[in-house]
Amino acid sequence: MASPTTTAAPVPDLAVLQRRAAERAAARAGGEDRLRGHIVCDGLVRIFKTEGVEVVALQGLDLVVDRGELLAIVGASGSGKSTVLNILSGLDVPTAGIARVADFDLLTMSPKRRLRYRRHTVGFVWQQTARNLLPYLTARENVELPMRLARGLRGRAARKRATELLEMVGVGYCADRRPDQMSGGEQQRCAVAVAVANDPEVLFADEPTGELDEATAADVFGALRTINAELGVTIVVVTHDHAVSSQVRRTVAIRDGRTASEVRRSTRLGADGAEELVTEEYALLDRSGRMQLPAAFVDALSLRDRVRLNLEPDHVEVRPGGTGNGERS
Ligand SMILES: Nc1ncnc2c1ncn2[C@@H]1O[C@H](COP(=O)(O)OP(=O)(O)OP(=O)(O)O)[C@@H](O)[C@H]1O
Repeated sequence: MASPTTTAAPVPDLAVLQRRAAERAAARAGGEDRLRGHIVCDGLVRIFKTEGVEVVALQGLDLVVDRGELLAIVGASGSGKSTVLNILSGLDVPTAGIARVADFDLLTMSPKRRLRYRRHTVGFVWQQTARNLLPYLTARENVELPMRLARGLRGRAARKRATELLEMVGVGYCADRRPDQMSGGEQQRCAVAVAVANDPEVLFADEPTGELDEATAADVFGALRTINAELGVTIVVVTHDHAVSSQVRRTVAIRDGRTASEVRRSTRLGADGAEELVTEEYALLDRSGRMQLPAAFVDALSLRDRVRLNLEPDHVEVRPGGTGNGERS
C-alpha cells in the first residue's frame, strides 16, 4: 500500500546526505556488501513483570536498519519506543526474539561483551540535557571525556578532535562554555558530539528534541544528519512527534509494541525537470501476514471487528465487513 504525495516545499538535501552517509558507512564496514541489516530485530518480545502483573511492552517487533541509515521511530506514549532503544543500546535484555547490532547478539552476549558493546559500539543522546553533559565541564571537556575513556585519546589530539566534532554539529563557538552557559538546543547539539566521541558505529537518541521548540529541534536534527553523513554512523531516533518524518528519509511508526507503518521520503525529477519531494507511506506486513491499517483509514470507513478481503490481480481490497447475511455490520 503506497500512496505517494508530492509537495512543493523546498527539497532538503536529504538524498545527497544519505548517499554520503552510505559511502562513509560502506568505507567503515569495508565494502558495500556489508551495508544490509546493521540493526536487526525479528519477533522481538519484552515482557516486564512487576508485582505479579505482566506488561507486554514489545510483542514481536520486526525492524531492519541498514548501515549508514538515519531512521526515526515514532509512536504514542507507552507504544514501546524506549523499550526498543534500551534493548538496542544494551541497557536492557529482551525476553525473546532476535536483536542484533553489527556483530553483537543482544540476547546472548556475555556481561564483558555487553560492556565492550556499550563503551565502543554505541553512542547515546538522552532527552534530558542534564543527563548528557557534566555541568562542571566545558563543552570541549565533555566531548574529550568519552574519548579518553573509550579510545585512550588525550592531550592535543583529543582537544583537536573534540573541537572538530563541536564544529561539525555547529556549536564550535561553545567549546569553552559550561552547559549552564549554553541554550537547550546548543546543549543537545553538544550532546550529539559527546555521543560520537567514542567513534561509535551506531547512535541512539531518545526524544532528543523533547524539551526544545520546533526551530531549535530542527537544528538538532541538522546536527544528526551531518554526523550521519560525515561519519557514516547509523542513527536511530525515537520520538512521539510525527513531524519528525520531515527531518529524515525513513520513519517507522510503532503501535502496541509492533512496527505498524513506515514513511519514506525521496526525491525525483518532476515533469518540469525540477527535483520534487515524494513521500510514500507503507503498512508493514509481518512474517505471519499481519498488518495494521492506519487509524485514519479505520475511522474513515468505520471499520470494526471484521472486514472483507478481495484478492485482485495486483492488490488486495479491504471493505467494511458484513454480518454474513448480506447486511453491513
Ligand atoms: N521497567 C518496567 N516495568 C514495567 N513496565 C514497564 C517498564 N518499562 C516500560 N514498561 C511498560 O511497557 C510499555 C512500553 O513502555 P515504553 O517506555 O517503552 O513506551 P514509550 O513508547 O517509550 O512511552 P513514552 O513515550 O511515554 O516514554 C508501557 O506500558 C510501560 O508502562
